[in-house]
Amino acid sequence: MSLRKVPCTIVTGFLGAGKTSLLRHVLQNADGRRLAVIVNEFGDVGIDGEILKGCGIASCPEENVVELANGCLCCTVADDFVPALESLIGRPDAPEHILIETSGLALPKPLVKAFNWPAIASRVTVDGVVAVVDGPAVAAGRFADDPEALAAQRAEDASLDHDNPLEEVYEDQLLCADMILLNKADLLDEATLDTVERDIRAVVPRAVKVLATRNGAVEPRILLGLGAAAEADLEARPSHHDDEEEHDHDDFESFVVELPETADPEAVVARLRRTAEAHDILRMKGFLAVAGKPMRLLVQGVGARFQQQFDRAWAAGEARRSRLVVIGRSGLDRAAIAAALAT
Ligand SMILES: Nc1nc2c(ncn2[C@@H]2O[C@H](COP(=O)(O)OP(=O)(O)OP(=O)(O)O)[C@@H](O)[C@H]2O)c(=O)[nH]1
Repeated sequence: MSLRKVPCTIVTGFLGAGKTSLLRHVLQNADGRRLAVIVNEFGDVGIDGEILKGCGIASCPEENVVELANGCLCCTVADDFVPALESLIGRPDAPEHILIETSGLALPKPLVKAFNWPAIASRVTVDGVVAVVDGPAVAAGRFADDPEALAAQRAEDASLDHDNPLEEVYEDQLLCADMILLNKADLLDEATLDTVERDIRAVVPRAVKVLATRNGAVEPRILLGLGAAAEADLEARPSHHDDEEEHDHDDFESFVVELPETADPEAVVARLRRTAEAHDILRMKGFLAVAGKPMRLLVQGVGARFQQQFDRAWAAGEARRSRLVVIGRSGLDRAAIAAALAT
């Protein structure tokens, strides 16, 4: 048995930043390297695993995509994550490199810590933590504190870090990173790119490489092989949650909306966009069944920006169901959202 530890890359980044796009790119450009993927999502329905399985990439057969849906990896380390990793490295054709896509709301540090668990410590290492940043969302101030609300809160409780839970997650992800991808560069001009990069560097005290990317397209030879051994270097990665045993996700919620088959997907997507804007929904994703089409339509919404494409044919025996995961700050008006999407 080889004594070499299997390198693992943890891909973190807020909801919709481009993590799955990055994984897809790496899998498609693996140059024969045997890769495996562990995907975790916040919602109850796994969409990202579906997308990756739909790629049909030879170097990453379907059984090498392990989905850990329904929960948050950083909170289910013992029950889900460590066993999943053990099972992957215990296979006769164990992967040469493992990519771990955390949910957009997960804090990466508990996951890095898990690599020190005795069951796996001698067999795996964190080759690098890569944070994918949604450039336009940063530029739009998505992760910034509201100065007035913050001042009001500080007046009551001096210990509070931020009034915006999005900012805490975003900063924790950056603070843990060995490499940062400033993604969606195609949607920003040069000056805004520079501003966003400055914002990022203001959060991160260490010298970390920041690369501007489109669709997460970064060369696997740049991304893989960072050799960070992050699990041995936890002090360099501060977190807003360092004093907590466990953190909760009460700040965010998700639910699933079922829609009927449609003959007019454009109209459905327009409705999704309007609803996302009206209810400040952070993320919507899922598949639509379109009348007369053998393919399912993958629909992705990040804030009010939507994209759709046919991804694969509905399989024989698979129900043609239109289902979308909706994720937002806690307190979403589920009834109103469901009603707005149904009409
Ligand atoms: N214009 C543009 N769109 C992008 C880029 N990268 C990703 N997207 C789109 O953004 C949406 C979200 O991308 P994903 O790769 O699914 O993001 P994610 O981080 O995996 O999302 P979650 O797993 O839900 O947190 C999709 O519609 C992508 O096509 C980019 O560089 N430019």
